[in-house]
Amino acid sequence: MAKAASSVTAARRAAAPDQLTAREAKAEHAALAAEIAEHDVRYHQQDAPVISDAEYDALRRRLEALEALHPSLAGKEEVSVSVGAKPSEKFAKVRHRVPMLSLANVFADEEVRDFVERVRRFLAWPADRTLAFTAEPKIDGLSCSLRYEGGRLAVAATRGDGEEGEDVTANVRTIAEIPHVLDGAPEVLEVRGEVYMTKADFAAMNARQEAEGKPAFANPRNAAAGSLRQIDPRVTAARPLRFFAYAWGEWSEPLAETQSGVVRRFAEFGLPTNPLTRVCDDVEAMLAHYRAIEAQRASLPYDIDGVVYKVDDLGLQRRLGFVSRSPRWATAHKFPAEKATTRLVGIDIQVGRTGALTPVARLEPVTVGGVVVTNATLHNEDEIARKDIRIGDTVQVQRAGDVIPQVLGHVPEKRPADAEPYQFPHECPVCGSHAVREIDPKTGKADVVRRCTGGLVCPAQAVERLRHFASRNAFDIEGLGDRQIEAFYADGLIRAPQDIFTLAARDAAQGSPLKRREGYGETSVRNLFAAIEARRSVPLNRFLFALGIRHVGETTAKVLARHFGSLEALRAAVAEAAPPDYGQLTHVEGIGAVVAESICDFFAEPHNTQVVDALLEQVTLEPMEAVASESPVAGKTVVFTGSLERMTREEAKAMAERLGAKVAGSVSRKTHIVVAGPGAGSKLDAARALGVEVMDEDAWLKLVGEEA
Ligand SMILES: NC(=O)c1ccc[n+]([C@@H]2O[C@H](COP(=O)([O-])OP(=O)(O)OC[C@H]3O[C@@H](n4cnc5c(N)ncnc54)[C@H](O)[C@@H]3O)[C@@H](O)[C@H]2O)c1
Ligand SMILES: [Zn+2]
Repeated sequence: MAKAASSVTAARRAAAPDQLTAREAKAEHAALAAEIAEHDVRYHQQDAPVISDAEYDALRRRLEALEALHPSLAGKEEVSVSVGAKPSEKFAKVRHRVPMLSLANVFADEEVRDFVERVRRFLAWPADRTLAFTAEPKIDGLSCSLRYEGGRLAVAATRGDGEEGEDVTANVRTIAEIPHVLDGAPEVLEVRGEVYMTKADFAAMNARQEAEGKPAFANPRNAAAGSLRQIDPRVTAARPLRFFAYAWGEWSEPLAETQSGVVRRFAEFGLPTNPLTRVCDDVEAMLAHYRAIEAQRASLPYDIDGVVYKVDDLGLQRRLGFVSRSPRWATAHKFPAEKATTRLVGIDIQVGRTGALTPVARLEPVTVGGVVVTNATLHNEDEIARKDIRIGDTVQVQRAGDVIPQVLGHVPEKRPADAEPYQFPHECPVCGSHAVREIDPKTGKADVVRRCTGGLVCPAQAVERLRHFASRNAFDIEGLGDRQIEAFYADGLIRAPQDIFTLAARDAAQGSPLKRREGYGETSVRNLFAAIEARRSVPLNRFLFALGIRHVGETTAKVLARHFGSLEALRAAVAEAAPPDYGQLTHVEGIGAVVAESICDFFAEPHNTQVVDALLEQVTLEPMEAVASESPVAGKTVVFTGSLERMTREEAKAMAERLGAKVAGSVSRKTHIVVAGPGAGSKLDAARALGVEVMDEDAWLKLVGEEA
């Protein structure tokens, strides 16, 4: 098992920024800047981030905190002032005449109040005067600038590093939602907004990618970015991209005097604009709208990662201006992250009441969507293998609504050198019994679930199994219901089925404490003991059913009891059974490879055979229960001879047995019926000589009521 790798990064960031010496701060600042630059390239250029946005934002905040404490560091590294990443060499470059900026971001309501306060202070805005802000969803796509000249789409560019972007004009022309002509637009108009993909289109596209054996995209944002940034516009054309207009660059004349007014003009031009945009008169209205949008987030057809607030008045926006990479008049109020990365410190195997082994990830605590997560599901054995998740890995965790957090995958770059592939246990961690995966004989595929075979002794399954054991169609012990079993199990009085039969003796040996138990009395205890005594003798079929062998229900238990007649005979058949045909076991009518395999698994587990043997010391097995008396052949001995045409010999035998008849190989005085087909020879003669009733196959089927 892989050892826990110490997290250098976490240790380094453990110290508060103000605890660092100037030298330490400088070193960390440089290291942070390099790390951020790397993530910028992965995210913006390669559309393949390796950490969550929340983690990225944390790195940025740390960098900003260091710069605030040590002003000499500000502007030292490119990342503190630049936006995004340099345009890729694959594309022609477009220089933005008005830079495309980023947005400052905040998470807490308090920070939103601070932002509004800062803006008001900057403008020396009177306390009693309304200052309007727009509030709108922050679309999780990539920003794009559309330059219209003379009302025609001339150039489209990505943001790039904010100064220079990539020329994606041909690609943008394939986006149906983007008009090629704007009627009545000024001579020059740069419309800016977000290119995105809906969740549904993303899912459908990923399904197609997978069907074609191509890599899937991690999320709609990456899919949109990857689709827009294609060398071949025909590829872009095949991708379902959309657009929301919310900002602008250069324009030859202003469209309006307010943010909201410009967006209205965009809509009039036929540009898609977001319907959730509101003008808010104070911070309470902004926060209320934030919450309203957050509440709709899951049901919106596209991904959003927050709400953007902007000063509505364009004259005030101009006065406020910019700080390095973002406008002073706007901020993004981000939703708590729903995905995060953390370290997988271990994998716990939980055993369910039916014996299913479920892997659970134990995580270094991480906040996901505002909730601290320490456990997440890993689904099953195959999923762990498919994602190659190893203990010690840094993993991506996702929490969606109320569902259990799940591990999405690992970060290859962060794998400790000594991490080894995870070996899913083949033994039950609770009881040590074998845990197996059933093979579906039709498909040859293993069941996704591995199950503990120690049903009778496995504490994880015990209560469920004991209930089954005592239930009506099994041992049928009156007075030993679900509640009693749970209580006796909890007190250690009944842990395994055989304990039921020693309960009275143990109670007596200890001076009969049971009748003084809460809810019990002399009479109920006496009745319980009597009910248990009455079951010291039990029909084989009930016994087999009570064992709770997987796939062995009441009917199968009867079939087995009838066919084998005794537990010894069944165990002998099991001892000789081997895949793929499981010998004699599958010769029994109604028993296929799946049932045969689980019977074999059951008896192969020593824990189970111990229980069976212990039980046999307590109870006596009776033959199969009497069959339905209405069967006309019940108790009769039948001989089949000649060739049968409507069924195989095996089938005929099983059918007769199922109806309570005994099938013999030769005719004697004890024979009641001889069923003779064509070619019947000496047996038919013998039957005639002895005066035994003889009938053909059709008559037999009619007699047993199987006639079609
Ligand atoms: N995971 C990573 O490795 C990684 C790396 C780099 C950046 N990022 C993420 O990318 C983002 C930072 O990049 P950023 O500088 O583009 O900042 P940003 O995405 O936080 O904010 C600016 C962007 O928001 C977009 N936007 C969407 N809706 C908008 C609206 N209604 N009004 C205005 N703008 C809107 C615009 O494209 C704009 O460029 C963060 O979310 C960060 O976590 C992640
Ligand atoms: Zn077990």
